[in-house]
Amino acid sequence: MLSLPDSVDLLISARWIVPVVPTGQVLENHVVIVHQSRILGIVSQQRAATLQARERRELPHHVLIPGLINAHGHAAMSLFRGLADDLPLMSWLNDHIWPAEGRWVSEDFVRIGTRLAVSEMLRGGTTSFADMYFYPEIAAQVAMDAGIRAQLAFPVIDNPIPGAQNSAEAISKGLRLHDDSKHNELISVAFGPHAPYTVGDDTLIRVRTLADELELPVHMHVHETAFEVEEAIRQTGMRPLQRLRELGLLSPRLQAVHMTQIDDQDMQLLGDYGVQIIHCPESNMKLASGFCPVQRLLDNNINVALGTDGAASNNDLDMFAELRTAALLAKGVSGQPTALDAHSALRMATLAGAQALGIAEQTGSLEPGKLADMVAVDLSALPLQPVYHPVSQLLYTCNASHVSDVWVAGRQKVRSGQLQLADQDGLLEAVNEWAQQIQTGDEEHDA
Ligand SMILES: CSC[C@H]1O[C@@H](n2cnc3c(O)ncnc32)[C@H](O)[C@@H]1O
Ligand SMILES: [Zn+2]
Repeated sequence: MLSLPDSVDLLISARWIVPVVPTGQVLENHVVIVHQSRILGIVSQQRAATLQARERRELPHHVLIPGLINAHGHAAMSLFRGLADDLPLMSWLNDHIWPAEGRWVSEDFVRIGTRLAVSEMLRGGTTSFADMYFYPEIAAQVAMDAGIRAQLAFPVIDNPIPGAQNSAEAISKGLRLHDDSKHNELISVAFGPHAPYTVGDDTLIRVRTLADELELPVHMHVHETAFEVEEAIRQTGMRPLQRLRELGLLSPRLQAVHMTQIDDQDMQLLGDYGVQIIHCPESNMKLASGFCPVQRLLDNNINVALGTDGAASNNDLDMFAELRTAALLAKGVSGQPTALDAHSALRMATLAGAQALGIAEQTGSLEPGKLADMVAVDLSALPLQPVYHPVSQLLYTCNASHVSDVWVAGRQKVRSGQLQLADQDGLLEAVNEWAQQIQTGDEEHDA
């Protein structure tokens, strides 16, 4: 029996509710009860009729799901969207993205790029995101101002980077951000060693020691391409995952992004150490990096979350598009139409994402006691008819534009398709100013 206050903050009545746990459950004509940022319960519309509430939201053609979790990206890279396409990873990075970052990335670049990304993510139903980029303290401020949940992985590379002369300075600034964010409900911090090929053993050992001491996650690109693995074997005699094991980095707090190359020994290691995998199918396809064997990982009880990667290699931050790509790719690559079924895919973008980021006690499913991070998708449009199974529509038909309402911790961020953020005025102009500078600089560079 639910014990409720005399009046609650918010009642959301929806045609369908997919709480995600247990997998496969779809509730019809139910109401989510929200009070003081948390979910108190889900009851039938009949039972909710007598409840008192400060606000009621009726969603008669909508499906309500947990907020989506974009488990890997580089938010500020939105300002590089479309700058360099149709390239393989190493040429994309070495010849285009890293020179552009060296030239353009500043605090203002990160502020404007992250605001652009956060607007796109919230509008598309993402309520939590994991970021790895320069000036993470600026991204943290943007996320707080917007009221979106974020894990900021501070970059650690064995080279000078924007905002830090060396890895020691990057780590000390990152740990200051961790201290400053300790009591922040929206912000968490992780170590972000960029990749096995940009961080040496000494720095990785330092990262491991501090991450273990502080029990912080480590977010890292790992086994993104066959070339990465082959080069590592040539240089060290080991696959990168094996090297990370030798350095003590494998653990349930390691968030290994990409993992398109997994042999039997890698699979064993990932399972034994409970490593979190973050799958970024669109970026992997666009850079022709390879395919992460999602269904095989799930069959081995390895947790897999979903991420878009940055908008410079995707080129959008639409988690519905990412979900659809992930499901279709898993089937296409395995030759099994049952691979990554619709409910399992949705779980990957919600509860599995929360587990990967270590926030599953707070979010990732619509369960009593969790924060009210929720998304309503309007299924009334003609191209979405008829609706036999709403989760089928979510996976195989919808995109970000069908999102109607979004709440983070019970605070409304999108209402009837409209972003509810303050200070959006001027964002488009600021983005266009940056784009003009970058384009003019590029033309000067080419001349
Ligand atoms: C250390 S900040 C993040 C760093 O990573 C670069 N980056 C963006 N996408 C990828 C990717 O798919 N693989 C490897 N590195 C990537 C980004 O440009 C920043 O330099
Ligand atoms: Zn990335």
